Amino acid sequence: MPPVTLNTRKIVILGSRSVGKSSLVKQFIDGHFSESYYPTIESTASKIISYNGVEYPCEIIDTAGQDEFSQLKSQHAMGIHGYVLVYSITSRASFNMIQIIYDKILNFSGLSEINAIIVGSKADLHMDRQVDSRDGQELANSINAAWIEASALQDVNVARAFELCLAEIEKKNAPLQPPRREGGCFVM
Ligand SMILES: Nc1nc2c(ncn2[C@@H]2O[C@H](COP(=O)(O)OP(=O)(O)OP(=O)(O)O)[C@@H](O)[C@H]2O)c(=O)[nH]1
Repeated sequence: MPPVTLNTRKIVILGSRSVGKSSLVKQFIDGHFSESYYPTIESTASKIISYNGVEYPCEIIDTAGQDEFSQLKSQHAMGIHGYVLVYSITSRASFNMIQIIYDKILNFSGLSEINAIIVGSKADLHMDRQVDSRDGQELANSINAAWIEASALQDVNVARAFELCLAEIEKKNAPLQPPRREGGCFVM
């Protein structure tokens, strides 16, 4: 049987400046971490991610840091399958930006909900923590998103964050149970 070709899943990573978005992508794609900070303009990487035993080609779009005044680009709001929304556990301001970014995506796309995971990054810096895990979890529940804390430095939960994002996409994409058949007709 010929292999099934799956459409590429587009994942965008958004968050405030310097929260560690590029570091998460770099660790996930190259298995590498750098202490240096180079502000991102935009870059795209590709990687196969598995969900339920199926391998999905994914395009991961790393973006420039957002603030409350930056405008969301249309290509980050339209035709996107899933979002990785990143704050740093050491920055309350970056956590507050998640709701702002989420609202911007809904406003721009016209959707009422998106497939997303909220990631509390720099989890190794627990001495400088400004955001409780409970707050992260509650925010995620309120927008029906997944949530995880991760460290690009220690490579903790980095792959898991992207896998959970794909899981959010595929869970919501999953076809409903096939319609029940009754007397030669399908009940829809
Ligand atoms: N301790 C620690 N530092 C991290 C971690 N992730 C990133 N950093 C550091 O945080 C700084 C910013 O990381 P970036 O990955 O460039 O952040 P960014 O969100 O892509 O930044 P912008 O491109 O400005 O949006 C760098 O100095 C990284 O080394 C982490 O998990 N732990």
